[in-house]
Amino acid sequence: MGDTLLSLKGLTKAYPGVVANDDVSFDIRPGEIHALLGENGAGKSTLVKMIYGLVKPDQGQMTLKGAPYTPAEPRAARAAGVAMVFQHFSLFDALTVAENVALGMENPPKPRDLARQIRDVSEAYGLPLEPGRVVGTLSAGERQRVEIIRCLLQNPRLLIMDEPTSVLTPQEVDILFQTLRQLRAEGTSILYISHKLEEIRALCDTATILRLGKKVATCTPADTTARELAEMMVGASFNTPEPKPRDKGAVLLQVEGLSLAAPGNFGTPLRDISFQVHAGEILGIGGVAGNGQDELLAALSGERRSMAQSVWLAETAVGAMGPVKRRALGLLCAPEERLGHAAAPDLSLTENAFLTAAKRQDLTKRGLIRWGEARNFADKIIKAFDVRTPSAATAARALSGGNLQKFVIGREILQRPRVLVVNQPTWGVDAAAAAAIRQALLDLAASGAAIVVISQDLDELMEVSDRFGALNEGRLSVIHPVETLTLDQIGLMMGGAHDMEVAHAHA
Ligand SMILES: Nc1ncnc2c1ncn2[C@@H]1O[C@H](COP(=O)(O)OP(=O)(O)OP(=O)(O)O)[C@@H](O)[C@H]1O
Repeated sequence: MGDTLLSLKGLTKAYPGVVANDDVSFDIRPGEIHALLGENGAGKSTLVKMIYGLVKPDQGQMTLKGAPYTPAEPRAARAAGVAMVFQHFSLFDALTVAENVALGMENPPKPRDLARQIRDVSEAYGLPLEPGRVVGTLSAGERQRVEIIRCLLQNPRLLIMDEPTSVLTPQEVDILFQTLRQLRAEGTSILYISHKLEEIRALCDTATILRLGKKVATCTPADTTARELAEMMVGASFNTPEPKPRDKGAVLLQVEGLSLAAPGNFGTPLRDISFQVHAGEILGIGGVAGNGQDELLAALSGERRSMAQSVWLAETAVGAMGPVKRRALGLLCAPEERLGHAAAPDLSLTENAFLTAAKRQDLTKRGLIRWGEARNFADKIIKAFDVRTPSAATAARALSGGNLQKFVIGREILQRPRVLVVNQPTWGVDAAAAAAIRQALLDLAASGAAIVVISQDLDELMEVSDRFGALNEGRLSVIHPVETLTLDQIGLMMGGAHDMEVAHAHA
């Protein structure tokens, strides 16, 4: 027992139409970083939700330090020493760091004591964070630190992290990894969900791989290649994307001196942004999250309007048009936030297909919805993009994150856009599916569309883009052809945002 912290035996959990976890057993040792790997929908989130008391297993047992462990709710899990940092942060923008931390605690200490504790933990673990800062002004990496510090204040024995690096810059990833290694050295165990295989190879001591709800292997990631890991996950080999020869055509998207005030208190203003994208071309836009990415997408989609002459679709000034008109003309967008923004959680996939495709796919007749056609279109997306779901009647919220992402991107690509703008197109998507989405973007460009890919994944941008620019505090850098750029130059283009140097100095 001495070398096992948490033992899982025969855990099983079924949902209508799918067994999310099927007889899963493995052990987590004290002071190990244990990766949980699997393609989208393999059952990773379901498994950690059982460990954190959010979901009750249908069958199976858990023991923590040899004693039966049956958390009925997250509070019970936390009391037993299990903490979790979620992929989507649950923080209040208008409150300070310390106030947010206090809200998540069972018995928060006095404000002055709490501020001191936050400072102590942040110094001890190299996670720079000022307790009095308002959360709305923080970068994604800093928000994540709030969640981590909230967990660490409870001295957890097991810390669960769900895709922690997907919102971080390379520098922030380094800081996080130093913290996690320090926790490991102190004997804390970490259960680490990620799709980034090289990161897992660098950080994790052990990896458990799930496929279709079953455990297929436990291995040592440093002794396994990323390709081998990926192939264990999918149970087959897969292709890396290949660009087809493309001809650069006429300018299809032109943005001219686009400036917009910040939406609300915490957004970023867009400052005098200008660029062009030709038919057959992919423009990659990088940058640290929170530097105007969401605002740029909203200004291009028509969710926020600007001066008519600020945005051009071919020969038409569309800046003052709303989303419906822009869509009708062939300018389509897929935002980053898939649940709630890109898709309505409680609506079925058929209804979600209808929401953005009604016009271009001709899904209405005399004011009535052509349900048969909408369903056919949803089925087509599910098939073409390998969306794992029982049927098109399933509600969007019941899909795993990666599968919903595939649906959202597929829905726009299959509408044959003239211009497509996507934000974080492979966020939370497994390696094989990410390769398929990137290939679909390359194919769409080869067919003559102009594409803007906004992403924080630099490898992704280098793989698909012809030219690259970076957003920094709402300004777009000079745009360069990708083949002329070095990583250092890219770092400089992204530069200066959100106190990264400060974070570095403290780490
Ligand atoms: N609340 C739910 N209702 C119905 N089905 C669900 C629910 N939650 C998960 N599922 C299904 O269970 C399966 C496993 O999902 P889970 O979210 O655990 O996968 P995952 O490995 O975390 O995927 P991803 O990498 O995409 O986040 C999927 O088929 C999913 O559709």
